[in-house]
Amino acid sequence: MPINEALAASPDLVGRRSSRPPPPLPLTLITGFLGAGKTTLLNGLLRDPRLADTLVVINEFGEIGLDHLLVERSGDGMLLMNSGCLCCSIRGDLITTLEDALRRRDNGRIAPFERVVIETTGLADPAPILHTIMTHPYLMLRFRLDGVVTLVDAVNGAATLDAHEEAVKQAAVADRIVLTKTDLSGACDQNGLRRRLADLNPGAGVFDAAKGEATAAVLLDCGLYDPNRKSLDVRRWLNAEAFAANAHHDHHHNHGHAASGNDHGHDHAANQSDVNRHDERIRAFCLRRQPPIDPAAFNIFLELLRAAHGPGLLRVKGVIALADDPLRPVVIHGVQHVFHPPVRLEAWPDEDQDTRIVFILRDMSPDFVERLWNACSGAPGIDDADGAALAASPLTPSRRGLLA
Ligand SMILES: Nc1nc2c(ncn2[C@@H]2O[C@H](COP(=O)(O)OP(=O)(O)OP(=O)(O)O)[C@@H](O)[C@H]2O)c(=O)[nH]1
Repeated sequence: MPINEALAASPDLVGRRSSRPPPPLPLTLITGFLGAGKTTLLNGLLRDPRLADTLVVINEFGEIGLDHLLVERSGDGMLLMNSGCLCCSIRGDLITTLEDALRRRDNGRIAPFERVVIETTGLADPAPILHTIMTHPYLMLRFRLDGVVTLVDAVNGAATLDAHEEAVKQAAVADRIVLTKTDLSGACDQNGLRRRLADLNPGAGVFDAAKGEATAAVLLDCGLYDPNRKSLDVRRWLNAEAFAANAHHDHHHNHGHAASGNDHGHDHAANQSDVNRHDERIRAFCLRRQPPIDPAAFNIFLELLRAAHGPGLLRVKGVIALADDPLRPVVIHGVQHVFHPPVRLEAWPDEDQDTRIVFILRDMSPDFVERLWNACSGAPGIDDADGAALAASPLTPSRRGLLA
């Protein structure tokens, strides 16, 4: 479906479709490696009145779940899923669990929860869980992704990131990162860990749990929709400035190597022991462009990325100036090959009217994405060979376009 039709058909994130009165409920995913402190954080959050009407869904791996015994909430407000790992075998169970909870809420059989928090298993890949919420025809109407909160343990965090790609992915897709166990004597070089997390995911704020920074106020309501202002807060959600700052930081580091003749990584590599192979697969950057892009060209750009490189698009968020209506930008949000229906804003959120798309990429270079954009948009300086390759590519979509 071409983007304009997709826009007409899509619900907006505020739930302002005339025929659908209930606004979508915010849904937060709490993830983090085994033992990172998810249950501890959740217990702390549940004491906050903001979470009074929250349904907690806990996913446990294994036959006998224990975490629900540790979460200080009982009865209606908590559901335990322990038939497997959410991201692998029981996505159907997640759908059933959430649908069932909605039915009981709508029928008045349980307290009318206004928010859902899902705690994943430590081994979960968050992407398939996000896909379930973003693509299920009913769930995507009833829930909006408020944010992914990833916990990283300051004692084992660096070693866990070295050893487990899931942990790197959890940090890379986060909207917020909570550093836990900084109070313990074995806590590692926190500056090194923070730098590493900022390289993986510059847009995610990092909060120290032991210092009491990981509060409901900062971890909740970090999605596109700002319930306090009852509007879409694109700037806060996109946080493109953090990517620009990180690119600057990167530049300085790379510059340092060139001068020293060291081609190995960062100046601070010595502190980090080895620059890690998992981290090196991940690149975060912001594409910024001024001229509005033709909607068909934008379709082709996204469709090529999505179809051919979907697994590498760990997270994509953007605000786009389309040539057909440049004063009303379009917001996109994708996790790997799955994109949320685009949302047309009534106006630009502020004076900055450039297209900005932030990417967390795995095994893909920012340069490739930029060249693809240039080729699709007909930007000056386009390499003809790219244009020809695109035209000849069997992956180039037909008029039907993306977002079908
Ligand atoms: N000192 C200290 N201990 C913490 C902190 N956060 C969590 N812990 C402890 O770490 C241990 C594991 O915490 P949990 O909250 O069970 O971790 P989890 O991520 O839910 O664990 P799994 O569900 O097994 O993956 C517990 O003994 C907690 O008390 C922290 O910030 N400081």
